[in-house]
Amino acid sequence: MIMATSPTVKLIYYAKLSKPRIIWLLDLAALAGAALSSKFLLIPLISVLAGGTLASGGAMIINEGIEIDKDKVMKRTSKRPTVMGYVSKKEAILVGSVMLVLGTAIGLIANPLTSFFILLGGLIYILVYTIWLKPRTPLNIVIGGFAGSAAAWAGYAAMTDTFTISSLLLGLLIFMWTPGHFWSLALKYKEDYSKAGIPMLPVLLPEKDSAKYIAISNALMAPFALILYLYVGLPYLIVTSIMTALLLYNSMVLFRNPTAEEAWKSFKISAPYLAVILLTIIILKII
Ligand code: HEM
Ligand SMILES: CC(C)=CCC/C(C)=C/CC/C(C)=C/COP(=O)(O)OP(=O)(O)O
Repeated sequence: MIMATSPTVKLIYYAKLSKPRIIWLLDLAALAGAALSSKFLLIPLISVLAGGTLASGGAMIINEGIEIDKDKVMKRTSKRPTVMGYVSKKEAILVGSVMLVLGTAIGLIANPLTSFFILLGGLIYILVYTIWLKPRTPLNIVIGGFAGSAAAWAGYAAMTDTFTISSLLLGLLIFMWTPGHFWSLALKYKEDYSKAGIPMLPVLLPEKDSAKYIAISNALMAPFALILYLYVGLPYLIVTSIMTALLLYNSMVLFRNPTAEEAWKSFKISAPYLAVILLTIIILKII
């Protein structure tokens, strides 16, 4: 018989709650930020990756502690260990907070600016997005996108102890990418969000309009993706142009046919799109 309280099982629950499928892209953003600086310092790099992973995992766990009642109602989130009663609300918030503080402290090994950006990301996600904006406005995700930018800024700061135009631009790319990423998912799961009373854009607008805003936000993101070529070079411009053309084509297909299936396809290509761009920055800056 599996005992729900055994430490190994608990660890598995916490690993699930930390949303590892999202954290890898945040780590990649931090790595791309570090690479963009053209500097390489091993200990600060380990510090920002370890601190960032711990802090963002903690932030996700706090989010799931706060949102048990909403997660219960939504089919997509209804099997989370918090909803199943394996991890209580209090415990999730406590453990998540300890992880967020520890991650922030680990960032100090690099420098205080790195630590500040790690904490900033966590606080924007918890206080601004989860608690303040998510239940209130369809623009929740637009502002919440800054949480992801913080990962890139932390990576750059770990190498340089500064915040510069190039680092700002990488963060803005993640910021501009986030609405298209999330509205695609929300379009697929609009019934879930509607049941939970969360005013995501696709809950409030007809499918066609939601698809229009996904296309517009992706088009507005394109210049932010392309402009980074100034810091990474021509091969980056080629890769990013091809990737962006594919993404925008996909947005047009979704606009013409705004179904749940097309929305899911649009969501599924959004993470690989950003991953390829971030990896291109990392590879071209290393070689
Ligand atoms: C506030 C902004 C954001 C919102 C509301 C959001 C929302 C979501 C949601 C609800 C999922 C599905 C989660 C699940 O597995 O249950 C998801 C998946 C994901 N998100 Fe985000 N996200 C945001 C920003 C970001 C950022 C900044 C990144 C990384 C830079 C990111 C990377 C990912 C990845 C990699 C996945 C997994 C995709 C997959 O399953 O293939 N997200 N996001
Ligand atoms: C330290 C640091 C850089 C932290 C960054 C945290 C961060 C960028 C989080 C990304 C946002 C995210 C995963 C939202 C999930 O949406 P949701 O919570 O609405 O999803 P759900 O419906 O699945 O709970």
